Amino acid sequence: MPEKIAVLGIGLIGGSLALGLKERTNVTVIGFDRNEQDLQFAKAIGAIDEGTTKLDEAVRDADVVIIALPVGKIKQTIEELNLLPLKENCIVTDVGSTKAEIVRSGRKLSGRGITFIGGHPMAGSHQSGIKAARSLLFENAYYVLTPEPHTSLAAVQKLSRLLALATKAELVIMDPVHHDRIVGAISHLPHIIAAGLVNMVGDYKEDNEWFHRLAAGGFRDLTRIGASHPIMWRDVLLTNREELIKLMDDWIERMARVRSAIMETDPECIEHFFTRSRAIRSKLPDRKKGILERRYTLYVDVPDRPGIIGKVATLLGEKEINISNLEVMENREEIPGVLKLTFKQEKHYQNAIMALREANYVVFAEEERLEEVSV
Ligand SMILES: NC(=O)c1ccc[n+]([C@@H]2O[C@H](COP(=O)([O-])OP(=O)(O)OC[C@H]3O[C@@H](n4cnc5c(N)ncnc54)[C@H](O)[C@@H]3O)[C@@H](O)[C@H]2O)c1
Ligand SMILES: O=C(O)C(=O)C[C@]1(C(=O)O)C=C[C@@H](O)C=C1
Repeated sequence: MPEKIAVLGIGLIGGSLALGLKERTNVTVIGFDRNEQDLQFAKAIGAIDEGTTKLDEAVRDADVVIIALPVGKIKQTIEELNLLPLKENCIVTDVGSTKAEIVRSGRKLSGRGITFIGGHPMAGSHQSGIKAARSLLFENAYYVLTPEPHTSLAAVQKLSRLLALATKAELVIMDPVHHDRIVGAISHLPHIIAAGLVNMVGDYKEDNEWFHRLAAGGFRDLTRIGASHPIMWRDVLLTNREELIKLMDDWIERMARVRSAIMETDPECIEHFFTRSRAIRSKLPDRKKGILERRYTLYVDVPDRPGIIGKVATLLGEKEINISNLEVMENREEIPGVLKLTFKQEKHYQNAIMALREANYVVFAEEERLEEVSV
């Protein structure tokens, strides 16, 4: 087991890894960041043993170096590491959201006897910074490693073991180019679509603020990631250009087909579009506890009066119906309030619908769905 780990970039991902390392292994963690306050905060919460703003100090004698900086900084940091006296047999890895370009630049390190293994934990958030870090962020998520064919098996095993222990994630090995194609489709393109839609509606809202006021579950669910960090996503897009151009061409073509179906009033084509999507989406493999859980949601119209939340909660509590989450949807004058209730168990959800309808509440039930839950 390595003894000293340097984590470069103590933000959301670096901070979460550092917390996991400190919580579940016996290693010493040295944090490197340009932001001294974040380093102090990381030390105060026990994510790192020491923090420094000097790269050479951070990596001195480190057995493993984890680069958790924005993608645009990773290649530059590899160049800088190449000029520093790293410990013999040191393993350098990164957490960048794109892999092919980074793995190519990691070859420089491998040339001098250091092992570089690209990495990407497949969990995260639209939030950033150490304050959003959590030791269980990666629990049950996939953590991709992209070693090259010549990489020592012992080094891959050593790193996998360390990361599995620290993150409770499931380690998988993948070719970096494959990684970029797949992650381009399931992560990078969705971020472009979300941001594009937010910007479009943002423009419409300039003339009419109802475009924002009426935004309900559909818009909010689809665009949560539209609030992600601009620098991170700038770098991600610019380091996966080829795959993204192909994906966007395909996307534009598919949207053009939907447009034609609407234009030509083709109900069968439109229905097929949604039928297929529904079937595929409902078979998306279940993410395990801590990332995505099965949830049952219903919405209750409530008069906007004090104590109403307590009243609904008591009504359900008396019938031993467990609510997993209760949220007041945006509530404005002259619009009745809406409570969003979430249940983990179908039985409780069904009983809640009955109980609320019996008590004359207007209830809108939503189908069972997978919902992101915080861990
Ligand atoms: N956010 C996600 O959902 C997610 C998920 C998986 C992987 N990643 C990858 O993780 C990496 C980090 O992302 P994050 O979300 O943790 O970002 P973040 O902004 O939360 O953290 C980045 C940290 O790096 C520091 N930093 C930035 N430039 C620096 C520099 N020049 N010198 C020293 N420190 C510097 C910042 O101060 C910050 O603490 C990125 O490469 C990203 O692609 C992100
Ligand atoms: O949950 C989110 O907010 C994320 O954007 C996480 C997400 C993703 O797209 O799924 C984002 C970038 C990563 O590199 C890995 C995971």
